[in-house]
Amino acid sequence: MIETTSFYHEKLYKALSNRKHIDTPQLISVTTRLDSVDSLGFFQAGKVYQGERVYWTSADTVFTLVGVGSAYTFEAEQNRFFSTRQMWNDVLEEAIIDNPYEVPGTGPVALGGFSFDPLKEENGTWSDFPNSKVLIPMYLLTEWGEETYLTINMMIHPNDNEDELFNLVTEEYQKLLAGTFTYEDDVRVTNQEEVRPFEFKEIVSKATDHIKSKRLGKVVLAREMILSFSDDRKASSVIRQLKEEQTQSYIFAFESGDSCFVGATPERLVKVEENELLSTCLAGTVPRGRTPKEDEALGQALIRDEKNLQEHDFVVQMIKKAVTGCCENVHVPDSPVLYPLRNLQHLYTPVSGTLKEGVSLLEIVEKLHPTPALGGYPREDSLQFIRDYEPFHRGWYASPVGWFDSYQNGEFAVAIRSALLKKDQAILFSGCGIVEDSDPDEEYKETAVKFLPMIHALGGRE
Ligand SMILES: C=C(O[C@@H]1C=C(C(=O)O)C=C[C@H]1O)C(=O)O
Ligand SMILES: [Mg+2]
Repeated sequence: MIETTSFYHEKLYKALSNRKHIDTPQLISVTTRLDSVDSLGFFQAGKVYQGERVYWTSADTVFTLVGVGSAYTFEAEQNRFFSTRQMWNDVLEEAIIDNPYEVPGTGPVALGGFSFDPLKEENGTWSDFPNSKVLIPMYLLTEWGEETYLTINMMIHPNDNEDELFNLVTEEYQKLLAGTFTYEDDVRVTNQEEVRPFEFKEIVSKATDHIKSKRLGKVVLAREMILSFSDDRKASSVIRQLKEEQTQSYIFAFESGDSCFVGATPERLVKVEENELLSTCLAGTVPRGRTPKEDEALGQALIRDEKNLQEHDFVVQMIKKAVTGCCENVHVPDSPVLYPLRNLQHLYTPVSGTLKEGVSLLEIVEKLHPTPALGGYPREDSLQFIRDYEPFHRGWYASPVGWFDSYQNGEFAVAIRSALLKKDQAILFSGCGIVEDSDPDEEYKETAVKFLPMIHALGGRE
């Protein structure tokens, strides 16, 4: 049932007045069900909270989360997955939660991500994005199937005044709900530049040398492209483009400081809903054809291609092993199927299982990251190769980004097909799996195709 505004306000006020008078901050989280809302309008109307906005929409179900403002932000350097979980549990322990719905992604929800490799030296590009950062939004909009929910999360400090907080949030959330999306920017691309393309091919050759001499099985290498604009590029317009064009993908945007990390990734890392786990093996790539006949021929060739099947199998073996360690009833099909996207098609193997008692989503994320679809095999050797030879910092590219709630539901995707927006610049990232038979020119071309979704959404030249 949809609640009236006055009933919601009553609940909010009651939760605020029920706080414990303890000397540490306390989370108050109150959820209501609403009529449908323009989710991008909500994001846009939260402009005063720029730098603390989050957008997430899942690939295969109608599920959108929009976060505006931060009630609480968790950052951790050491033991980042474990520390995040611990801080989250500490906050929940003292929380006052009023959420009669208990729908996934409502109530207290944390959204954020982790960097690819905390051991790689930072060069300034990613200074707005720590090695781990998740936040509980102050205002959280949840679209789940046909239903829409609003959760207000507040961290109340011992000396805060309840009436002031109540007045602030009741005024702000109504503005957010009334937001309607409009294109904010009329921005042209003034320059488009591939970063060190020849060096990329040289590193691919070095990787195949290492593989031939059995020092590595597979390693994923990436490169960058830089787009410059006539003015600042607004995240909301980019999200809108991606939503229209990349319907088979997770669309995500995480603002932090002056930057926004945005993308449309097809690759789930792990999803948990009511103890059922899903993971995805996605590796092996060809472009889409220009005609249905060419498309079919490319797909059929992919599904039989030894080199691509090998790239894929490294991922399947590793994920299967990791999931078997924390699940029962693990199911992994024997061979991959095609996963077609707008610009590319991949080899795809879904993995499912029932989570063993007491295993948390962040533990699984830690176990899985990075899979051989983003790092390589063996894990440590491939990471060291990337650290030593890849001439840029991946930051959050190729890393887990996602959300989790207080009911043990959540989902993380791998942040590929992505770009870091920094005012009037965007840095795009694209990588590919290198195995023994990789050819540097072919891998270069594969990364060129993987840039296309972001180039198109940003208005660049294809
Ligand atoms: C690393 C990326 O993609 C990964 C590499 C793939 C491949 O080499 O075939 C396919 C899907 C992804 O696992 C990327 O898009 O940047
Ligand atoms: Mg490949």
